[in-house]
Amino acid sequence: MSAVDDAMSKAHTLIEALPWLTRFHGKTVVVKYGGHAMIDPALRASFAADMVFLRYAGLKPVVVHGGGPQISKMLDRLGIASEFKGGLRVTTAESIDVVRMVLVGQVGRELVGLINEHGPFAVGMSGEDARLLVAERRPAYIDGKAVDIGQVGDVAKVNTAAITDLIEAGRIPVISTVAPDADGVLHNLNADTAAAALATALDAQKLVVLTDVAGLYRDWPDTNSLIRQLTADELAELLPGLSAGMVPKMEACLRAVKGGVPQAHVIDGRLPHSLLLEIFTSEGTGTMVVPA
Ligand SMILES: Nc1ncnc2c1ncn2[C@@H]1O[C@H](COP(=O)(O)OP(=O)(O)O)[C@@H](O)[C@H]1O
Ligand SMILES: CC(=O)N[C@@H](CCC(=O)OP(=O)(O)O)C(=O)O
Repeated sequence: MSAVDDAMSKAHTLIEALPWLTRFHGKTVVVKYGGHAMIDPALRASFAADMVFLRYAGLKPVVVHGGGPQISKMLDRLGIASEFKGGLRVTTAESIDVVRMVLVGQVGRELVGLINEHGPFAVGMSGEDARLLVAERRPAYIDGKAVDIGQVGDVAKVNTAAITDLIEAGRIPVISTVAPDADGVLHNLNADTAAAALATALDAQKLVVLTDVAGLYRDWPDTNSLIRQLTADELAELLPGLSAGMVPKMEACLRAVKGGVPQAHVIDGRLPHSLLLEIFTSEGTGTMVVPA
């Protein structure tokens, strides 16, 4: 490619972003950063840079992070076995302390630090802070039957004021997904589920879920079966046939879209800056769920 062609191609990429910059200016985007997408330190740094890019581009990013593999690693070091049912971690009075320690004290802190290398933006919070989230115990469903999985919660209530104050002050909230129930008992929330509840409560324009696959595959693991776009009804039909990790993720997309979020995306967090491609290019990337 000649130097002129190269310059034209760069200019084209920049100007292609204009309609999307216009459309998303001032809008809230909830970004769920999955534990599997944050294994590599360089990727974590590029994720942090993307959040700051969004902020300077006039969007209002809110980060909800996972950390499933990191929790499992710590439990393993402590000699505690990890068990999942229906894609959710069975959580005991003993393991909830480890979940909180890893999500709030380790994964959340690191993301806050990486974002703040660019300026005074990120503020870490868990569901406990300023009563941001109230949890209610949820079972897992296996073959249609409810199974008790301990201190695992769904989001019963979001206190949006706890977070909109920060957003209006130009901060980037980084949320760790543990929260007390109405009796003050701490619960472990799946991060996809919590991100959907937050996106709905905050009237977000988009929910973007970053994970370690290119998107939702119709016939997993056939990589030729990537779904680019589907409606909430189409997704509801596919849901019962999906396996483990994808279930809470796609349930979350469905919940967000049904709750009024215009678009929910599952994209590949292993590709640096995939989030920017999703938001600022016409082709987008990954799988998009739309209301109809
Ligand atoms: N239909 C499907 N399409 C894509 N991925 C799937 C599908 N079914 C199962 N998976 C698995 O789900 C995983 C993502 O879920 P999970 O491991 O919980 O990610 P995260 O840590 O990002 O929340 C993928 O890596 C893939 O192995
Ligand atoms: C109830 C439940 O399963 N909670 C999750 C919370 C972290 C999470 O969701 O992390 P990922 O997004 O990386 O999967 C867990 O304990 O693993």
